[in-house]
Amino acid sequence: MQSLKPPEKPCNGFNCDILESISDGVFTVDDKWLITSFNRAAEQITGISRNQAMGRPCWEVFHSSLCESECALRYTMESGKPVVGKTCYFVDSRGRRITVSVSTSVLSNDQGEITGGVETFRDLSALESLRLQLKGGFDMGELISHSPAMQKVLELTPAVAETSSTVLIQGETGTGKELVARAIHSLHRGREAPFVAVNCAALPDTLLESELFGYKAGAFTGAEKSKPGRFAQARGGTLFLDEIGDMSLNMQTKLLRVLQDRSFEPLGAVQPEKTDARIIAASNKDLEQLVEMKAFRQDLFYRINVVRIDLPPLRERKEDIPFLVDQFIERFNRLYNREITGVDPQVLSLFMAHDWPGNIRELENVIERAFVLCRSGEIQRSHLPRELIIRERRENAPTDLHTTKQALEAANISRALKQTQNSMTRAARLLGMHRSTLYRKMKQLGLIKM
Ligand SMILES: Nc1ncnc2c1ncn2[C@@H]1O[C@H](COP(=O)(O)OP(=O)(O)OP(=O)(O)O)[C@@H](O)[C@H]1O
Repeated sequence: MQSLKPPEKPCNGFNCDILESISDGVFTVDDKWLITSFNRAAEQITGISRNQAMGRPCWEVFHSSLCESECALRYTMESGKPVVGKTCYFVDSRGRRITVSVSTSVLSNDQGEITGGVETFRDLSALESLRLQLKGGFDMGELISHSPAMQKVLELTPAVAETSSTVLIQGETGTGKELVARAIHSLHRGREAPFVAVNCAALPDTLLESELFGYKAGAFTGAEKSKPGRFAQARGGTLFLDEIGDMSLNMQTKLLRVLQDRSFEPLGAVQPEKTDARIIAASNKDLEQLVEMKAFRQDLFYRINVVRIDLPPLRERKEDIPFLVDQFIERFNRLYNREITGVDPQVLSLFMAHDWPGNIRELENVIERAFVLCRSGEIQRSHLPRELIIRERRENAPTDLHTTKQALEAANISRALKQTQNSMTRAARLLGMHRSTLYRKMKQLGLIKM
């Protein structure tokens, strides 16, 4: 069987230690565009492991804005001229858009023949986020919302990020708890340190304990080498404890001790180890109710409920649906290299009538599935899962006409603003209304804060 262990070095034949130590992403391709080396920074920036990247054509790995039209590396390999500091973006392993500055040059053999190319890329996201903060806004990554309830969350997040307080995020499944946790981490001064997520519901007690605290060699049969736990991995950064409401009372007691002492003991260790990781806990169950039912320790609840963020379910912020739909279509267009233009108005009204028990994740999945069936133009009803249409017929929600009309208006306005790079005057002209009418409508629809 083939070993899945990543290669120790990113390359052969030139100084790999240098390549590994620089903070810019670097990869090389051969004359057939196949990736022949991929350094550690490239792995970190793209979220793609060296193993996944090596031997694959670079455009498959990067999904870059330049790949199709004006690939910098192609230009360099064809002309022999380097490119320096060209800004573009690519899509990382989670489908997020990462802005980078790209430089390229050729690789040649002793005879001066071009044998491939090298591309270095610098992650500009932190810079972009700083620029946004200077402009008085804040970079919340993929997090978007126009509903008043979510606006409060979005406004609170940068303030929370400045502190190191423990945070509790509550909300139904798929409402974006992990996304908010990542946003807090990315705005925190410790953002260079890791964000480590653990799903407390996924593991039985003994495994969860060794996962969180790690173990020393010889701690139990089969523990040949020591393994650091998630607390150790998250040092200086953030430990995201997802589904904390599902943790057993026994594990809750152990976690409480760590939060009180800021130290933990790996299995088989003689000395406790210190931790300075910020804890963000999330739960889709109401922890206060669990406390009342004696299924969650009250003292632990007080420890983690220092700052509390409640994420509303999607059915309570349906005004966000058109924007989320636009965002997902944009993302999947980039990811799958397609040009889907939007959703049919009937589809949007169906979305507005649906209750979305799986929240934003469910909406995202529905759009991604539609991409399989819809090759171009707008997503139609026939591209939606049967269950959604059947449920709509069953519920036949007649009450939602008003909400649907509002959503359609909001979607049109958002599209016009996008087309005009947020110029209210030009968007109003495009929509055939006066600028002041557009402004009033945007206020009514909650697109502008009162
Ligand atoms: N406001 C938002 N804007 C855009 N995408 C979002 C938003 N909120 C959530 N998503 C997307 O929805 C999906 C689910 O989000 P996330 O995993 O953060 O939810 P969760 O509440 O942590 O879910 P679970 O409780 O099941 O772990 C993700 O793919 C995320 O990118």
